[in-house]
Amino acid sequence: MLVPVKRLAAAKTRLRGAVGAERHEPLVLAMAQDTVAAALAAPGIADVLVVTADPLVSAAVTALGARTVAEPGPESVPGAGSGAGSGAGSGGLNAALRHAAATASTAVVGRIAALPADLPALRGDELSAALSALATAAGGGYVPDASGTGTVLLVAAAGGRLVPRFGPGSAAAHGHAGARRVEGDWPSLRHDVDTPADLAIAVALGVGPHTRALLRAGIAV
Ligand SMILES: Nc1nc2c(ncn2[C@@H]2O[C@H](COP(=O)(O)OP(=O)(O)OP(=O)(O)O)[C@@H](O)[C@H]2O)c(=O)[nH]1
Ligand SMILES: C=C(OP(=O)(O)O)C(=O)O
Repeated sequence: MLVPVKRLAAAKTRLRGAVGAERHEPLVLAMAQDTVAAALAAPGIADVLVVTADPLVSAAVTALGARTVAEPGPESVPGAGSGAGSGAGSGGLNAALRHAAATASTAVVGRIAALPADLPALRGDELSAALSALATAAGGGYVPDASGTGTVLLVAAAGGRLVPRFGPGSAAAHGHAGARRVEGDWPSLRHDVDTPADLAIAVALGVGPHTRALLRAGIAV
C-alpha cells in the first residue's frame, strides 16, 4: 500500500484554521500517523510504503513500522517541475506515487494500491473490506470519497502499473482510465479530511490515537 504525504509545511492548506497555526503541521502529521497505523493493522496488506520528502514524516511512520521512499525533487521528475506538475498541485502527488510504485514493484508481489494520508478515522477492517471488494476488478479499481468526486483508494490492475489521476475530479479520471468504481459502506475510508468541517465528521466517526491526542490538547472544531 502506497501512502503519499506532502511536506508538512505545505500540506493541507484547506484545513488551516481547524486548530491554531502552531498545531497545524502536528495535526497533519497525526492524521498521517493514524492513517498509516490503520493500514499497517489491516488484514491482507503486505507492506505500507510512505512516499514523502519530509524527514519528520519519514521518522514518524518508520517508528510505526512502515517503510519509506524519498520523494524525488521536482527537478528530477519530468513534467513535475512547474505549474500543474508542481508540489502545489496534484502533479506532485501523482509523480510521487509513480515513483513509489516503481520502487515497490521491484520488491512487492501482488496488487499495488494507493491511499491518501488524510484518513484519521480509518479502520483497518473497513480498508480490508474495500480491498476485498476491489479484488475482482482485474482492470483496477477505486473507491470514491464521500462526495463521490474524489478518490480515497486506488488499486492497480492485476499485474499492471498504478495509473494515478489524483486531484480535482479524480474519481471520474480514474474511471476514464479504466478503473472500476466500487462504493461501499466504509465511512472511515470514504471521509477524507480536507477542511475543518471534514475534521469534525472524522472526530464524530472516531479518530485514531495520534489525532485524538493532538486535538485533546485544545480542539477548535
Ligand atoms: N508525497 C506527496 N504527497 C502529496 C503531494 N501532494 C499531496 N500529497 C498527499 O496526497 C494526499 C491527498 O492530498 P490533498 O488532500 O490534495 O492534500 P494537500 O495538497 O496537502 O491539501 P490542500 O493544500 O488542502 O489542497 C495527502 O496525503 C497529501 O499529503 C505531493 O506533492 N507529494
Ligand atoms: C487529491 C484528491 O483529493 P482531495 O484533494 O479532495 O483530498 C483526490 O480525491 O484525488
